[in-house]
Amino acid sequence: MYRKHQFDLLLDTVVAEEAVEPAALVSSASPASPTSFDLLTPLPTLAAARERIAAVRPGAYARTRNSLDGAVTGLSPYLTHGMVSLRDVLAGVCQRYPLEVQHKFVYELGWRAFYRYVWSRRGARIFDSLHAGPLPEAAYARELPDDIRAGATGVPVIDQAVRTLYATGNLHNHARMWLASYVVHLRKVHWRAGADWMVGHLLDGDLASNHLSWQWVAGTGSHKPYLFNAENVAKYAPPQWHSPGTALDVSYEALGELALQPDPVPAEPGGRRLVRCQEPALLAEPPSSLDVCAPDAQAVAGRDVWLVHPWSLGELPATLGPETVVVGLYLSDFHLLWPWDQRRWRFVGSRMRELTSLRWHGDAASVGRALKAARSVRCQLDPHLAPWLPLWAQCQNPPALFPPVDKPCDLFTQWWRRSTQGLQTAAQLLAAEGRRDER
Ligand SMILES: Cc1cc2nc3c(=O)[nH]c(=O)nc-3n(C[C@H](O)[C@H](O)[C@H](O)COP(=O)(O)OP(=O)(O)OC[C@H]3O[C@@H](n4cnc5c(N)ncnc54)[C@H](O)[C@@H]3O)c2cc1C
Repeated sequence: MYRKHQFDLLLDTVVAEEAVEPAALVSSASPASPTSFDLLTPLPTLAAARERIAAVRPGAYARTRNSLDGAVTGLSPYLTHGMVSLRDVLAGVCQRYPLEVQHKFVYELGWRAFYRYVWSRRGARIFDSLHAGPLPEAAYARELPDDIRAGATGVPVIDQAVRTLYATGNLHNHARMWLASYVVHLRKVHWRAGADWMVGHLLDGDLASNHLSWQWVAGTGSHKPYLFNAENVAKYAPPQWHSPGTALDVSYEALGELALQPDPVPAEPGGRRLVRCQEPALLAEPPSSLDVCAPDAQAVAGRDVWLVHPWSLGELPATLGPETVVVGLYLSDFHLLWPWDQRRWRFVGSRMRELTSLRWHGDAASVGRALKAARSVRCQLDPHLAPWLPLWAQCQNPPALFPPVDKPCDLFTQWWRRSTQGLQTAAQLLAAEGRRDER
């Protein structure tokens, strides 16, 4: 059951029917200590990431992770930006807890690796439905309705989720599932419209985990659509989220029928009276405070270069020579397609500054021209920049946790069986030979 915790401070403020800037909500809700495990304002430092690893309690995680106040780790922004790897996380946890490989915590880490596996196999096809869902594609609208965007549907669980997303850049997994399910199955909006909207607002926005999770909820990447009702919300969320008397206050049988009928549920009459919240702007360019310049051949001419990008913000390799120039890169070709909100630019920018002496923002052509002047260029690979990085740099794969699975697995359960075959403990997984990159 739900226990009162820091989210309540935020949510008590959110339900007040006043136009409030989301950012103000965060600061008023955040505890003073910068080292507390505040899911609302993760600090962009390796120390903060390590503190979170040290705070993981796998037993409590397994028991409570579905609850909005459950013992989840808050590690996803650090994992997404390569500040720590799945291997670092599990190794850190295993120092204190000898886990079975089938432990819920290891299993959940597996979901991230699985989605990366699907991305590596399917490439850009993950942005289209992997297979048919409950209704033909044409039954779903391509635009997210205005009342959902404004957190003013009149369905408390949805409005709280949207407002929390805007105010914090974070959303508990269960809340992401509720929001996605409502958008797709009740309002009949195509999963792709929802996924594209949500990913820009998340601090941990990851194209594989996000878009494939939306497909999982939609039923285009899983056996069946994910549905939930008001009773489920009452079990796992604080009172402000409870949604009695709304379209969700029905049986699972009725929800199953709703998912199969093409008409969207009508907007809640109460929604029209709600004050709409402001969606944070998404920016395709780094804010000027991040101190970037255009790619510059002179700065790297004849030098060895290590490129740092937003998905490789971990420690620099110990093997870099003292003469190596460390260049930060924001690639406009990517960000024009996938803009971020201010909070994410600040999070990434702060760590990028710590690692680099020089930061470029430019398009692929200008980056390529400038890097031609370098003696050598190396970097860590990440699928978000996979179309570009190998054109300029010798790319290294980040450390993987799960062993490679070469056979096609459409379902997580198949992939999980194959990647943990013959293993009993998480320590054996960490020691497994023949690893390859799972990203
Ligand atoms: C609609 C939707 C969109 C999502 N978008 C993203 C996204 O953009 N980026 C992202 O990292 N995750 C995404 N997820 C997965 C999941 O919600 C987040 O990874 C999780 O909420 C992050 O919080 P945490 O670090 O406290 O997770 P914990 O529960 O503490 O889990 C630890 C780590 O395991 C991994 N993990 C756990 N559950 C999942 C899961 N269901 N799928 C994938 N990995 C998982 C994550 O790397 C997470 O950081 C999405 C899920 C849904 C339903």
